Amino acid sequence: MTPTQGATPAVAFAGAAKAYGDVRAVDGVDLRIERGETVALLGRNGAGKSTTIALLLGLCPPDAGTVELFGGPPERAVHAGRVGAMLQEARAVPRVTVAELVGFVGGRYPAPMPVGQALELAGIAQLAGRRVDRLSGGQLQRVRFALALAGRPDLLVLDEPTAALDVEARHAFWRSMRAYAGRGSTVLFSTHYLEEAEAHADRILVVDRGRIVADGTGDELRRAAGGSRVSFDLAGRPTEDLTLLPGVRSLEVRGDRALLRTEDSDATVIALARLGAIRGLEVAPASLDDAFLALTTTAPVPEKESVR
Ligand SMILES: Nc1ncnc2c1ncn2[C@@H]1O[C@H](COP(=O)(O)OP(=O)(O)OP(=O)(O)O)[C@@H](O)[C@H]1O
Repeated sequence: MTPTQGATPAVAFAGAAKAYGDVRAVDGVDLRIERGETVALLGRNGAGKSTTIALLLGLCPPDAGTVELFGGPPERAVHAGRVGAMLQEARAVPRVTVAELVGFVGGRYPAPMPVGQALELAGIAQLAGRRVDRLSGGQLQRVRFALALAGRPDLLVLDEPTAALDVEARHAFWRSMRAYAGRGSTVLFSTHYLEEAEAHADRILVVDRGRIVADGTGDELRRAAGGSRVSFDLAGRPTEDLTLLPGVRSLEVRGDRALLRTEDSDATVIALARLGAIRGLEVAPASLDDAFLALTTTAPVPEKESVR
């Protein structure tokens, strides 16, 4: 769906900030998401994605700056039933069935989706009569998706939606998400996975230490991070001088192969040719991983694993 530029944006942050003690979870974020856009928030554990989403949903007020949904306070949009959210923390309700729960939640919205349709879209039609408290983690995750869809929201917010899903369920999930986005809704999802962000969003916001450090398509991020990869066979050659070649930003040695990340592949290749170091030479654009690493801080975030 083509985003509607010019109209009041679906999401607008201006200098929004939120700290927990000394931790600046969201550190002065300016952000505008147009209606109809599908946007990924991509970052490592602890980068600030969930806090950004909490501000966006009005679950906590910003310490500074403003957050608006559809031109007003988030609470207004949420109360008007314009927002559906799938959050990481959500407990199963005892005894009710999947269809009952989805019907109940949908019934609180002004124009809900028929229950069968929400279940169909979330890929759980076969679970309609099952008790919610007896589902597996992956099934429950899909019930949460159905709940987020139930009110037919203008803005769908998904915090790490595929975290508990196996490969097949992930594919089915993304197909459903795209089908919903294709109807004109705005979708914001957070993820650790570069491939998911690139494959399923029109636009990727890279979050690092509470800030948005890059904003664009996968290709734009690669270009913003700059550069290419030049690799060749060392054939026993020493490597000390390679980082001094023009354009070279970093060197990695894998077995007998050198991998140079360079800002100017032409200059690097010419210099390598002068050194006679062109055996098995390959030049490739920087990967999205390279871009992510170049755009974000490399200091490990405590406790959890880093981005893939
Ligand atoms: N309620 C809280 N109290 C204290 N610190 C918090 C709280 N919530 C978040 N933080 C801290 O704020 C920072 C940002 O956390 P946030 O959960 O927003 O990151 P995230 O990108 O969503 O991470 P993850 O991918 O692990 O969910 C982290 O350093 C986190 O420890």
